Amino acid sequence: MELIELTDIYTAYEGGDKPVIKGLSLDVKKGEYVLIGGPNGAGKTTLLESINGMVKITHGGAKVCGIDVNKAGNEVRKKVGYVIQNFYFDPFTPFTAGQVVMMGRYGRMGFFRWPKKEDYQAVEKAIRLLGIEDLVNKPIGTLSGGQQQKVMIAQNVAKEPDIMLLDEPFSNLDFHAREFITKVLEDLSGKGMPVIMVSHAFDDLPDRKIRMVIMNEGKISYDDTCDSNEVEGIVRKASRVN
Ligand SMILES: Nc1ncnc2c1ncn2[C@@H]1O[C@H](COP(=O)(O)OP(=O)(O)OP(=O)(O)O)[C@@H](O)[C@H]1O
Repeated sequence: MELIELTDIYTAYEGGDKPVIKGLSLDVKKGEYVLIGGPNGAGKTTLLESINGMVKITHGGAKVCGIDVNKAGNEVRKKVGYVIQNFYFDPFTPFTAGQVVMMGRYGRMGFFRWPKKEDYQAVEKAIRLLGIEDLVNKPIGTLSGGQQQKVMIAQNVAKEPDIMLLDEPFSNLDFHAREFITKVLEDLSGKGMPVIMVSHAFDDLPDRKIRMVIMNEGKISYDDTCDSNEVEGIVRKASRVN
């Protein structure tokens, strides 16, 4: 079953005069591991935000988990995990890391409700999976960039989404953390959750066939499955900058 169906979409940011995504089609099925590459400014983040209903699709059709993204973006966002690229927590942010992970459950439980047993269980499981047990009681803003990154991934794992989107998830992580998170993502996609990751790093890929999508100027210029050790060569060849 296709969990993502984008058909000839164009998207534009509020106030932007030109479309950023220009005639892009992409179908993603259960369990796929998709790596999105391409030069700076090609529209990779915008593609993730189009899938998530965060930018307006001005033309074409977009269904995610069977839901029309333009009509019910909120419903789509409840089903999609999204680890964003640039986040910053002020040292005085009044939440612990554990509370930030629990925020992943808000879409299910509603903002002003108390967490139920299943919410605590999902949070505990995500914390264990990411190995951040010793961080949960610390204020989020006092953690290192890499530790915060793990907390944000845990938040999205706790959400128990149908699809996981990640934008440069390795940017703050050391070698061991990258290897570890790669295994976590591989495991999630092995259980059926499509993982769609924007990355400029090619040394931390699962040891399996992955789907490589390359974007150039708002379009897909390459889309095929390959072995992880072929990725770098493909990106070099296909990421031409006009
Ligand atoms: N919030 C925004 N409002 C207006 N234009 C935006 C916004 N975000 C991105 N853009 C524009 O959309 C284009 C694509 O940006 P995007 O961030 O999707 O590229 P990218 O491929 O993810 O780049 P990078 O590899 O540098 O992260 C750029 O020209 C950028 O200026």
